[in-house]
Amino acid sequence: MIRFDHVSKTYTGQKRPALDALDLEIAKGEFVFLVGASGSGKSTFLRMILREERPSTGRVFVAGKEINKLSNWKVPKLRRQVGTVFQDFRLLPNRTVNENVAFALQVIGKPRAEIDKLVPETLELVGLEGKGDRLPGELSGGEQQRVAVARAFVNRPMILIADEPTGNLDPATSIGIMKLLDRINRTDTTVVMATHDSSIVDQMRKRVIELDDGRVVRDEAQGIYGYQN
Ligand SMILES: Nc1ncnc2c1ncn2[C@@H]1O[C@H](COP(=O)(O)OP(=O)(O)OP(=O)(O)O)[C@@H](O)[C@H]1O
Repeated sequence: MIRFDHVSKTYTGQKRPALDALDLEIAKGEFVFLVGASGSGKSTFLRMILREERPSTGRVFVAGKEINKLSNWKVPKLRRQVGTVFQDFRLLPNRTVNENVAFALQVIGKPRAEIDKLVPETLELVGLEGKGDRLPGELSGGEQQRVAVARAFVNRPMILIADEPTGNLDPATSIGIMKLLDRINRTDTTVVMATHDSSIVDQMRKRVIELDDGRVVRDEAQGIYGYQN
């Protein structure tokens, strides 16, 4: 589903590469934790899957396509297939929960009838039934993150990328979000999550890829966090 073929990335003005000859393959339906020190390249890796960054050298494949060869007009279609969740939720503060989730479908031109069916269905999946009319500010942090997950998943993407999704949440709330991501993963959605949350990684026992200075230094099935902050 995702393949990095000797990918290096050096940002303009930087001496050291953010990714250094990275070779990595993630199969359809896998759940992968990306761990490593701050600055080890995790976010750069995730941004490359969305073609928000391009490799300096090497090739990135997503769903069988070499995405750096995609013409610009095809990039939105790629991004529709990759849902994203971030530490800071990134909801529209003046829109209700329903509107935040519906918006993801409106921008891709889904018909109203389909939106009216998918939004409540997805809110129920994330445990927010009955809260569709609230504004994000009227929800707890954990609930806001559930809205963000609903928005990322409402379109049933092939891949879900999560960059520190539990970074702003307490441990109990974090576990709820992880159960949700696990449930989404079981629908055969590939999940790639960058995190510093050692207890979550240790509890879930999924594949763990550790980056250090843009290189893979560990790749374990059912791994643990291992990296010492
Ligand atoms: N837009 C940018 N311009 C220049 N350098 C950048 C840019 N983005 C990241 N970098 C550099 O690339 C390296 C990798 O950064 P990246 O954000 O991918 O790391 P990370 O593992 O996600 O870190 P964190 O855990 O703090 O989020 C760092 O040295 C960083 O300073």
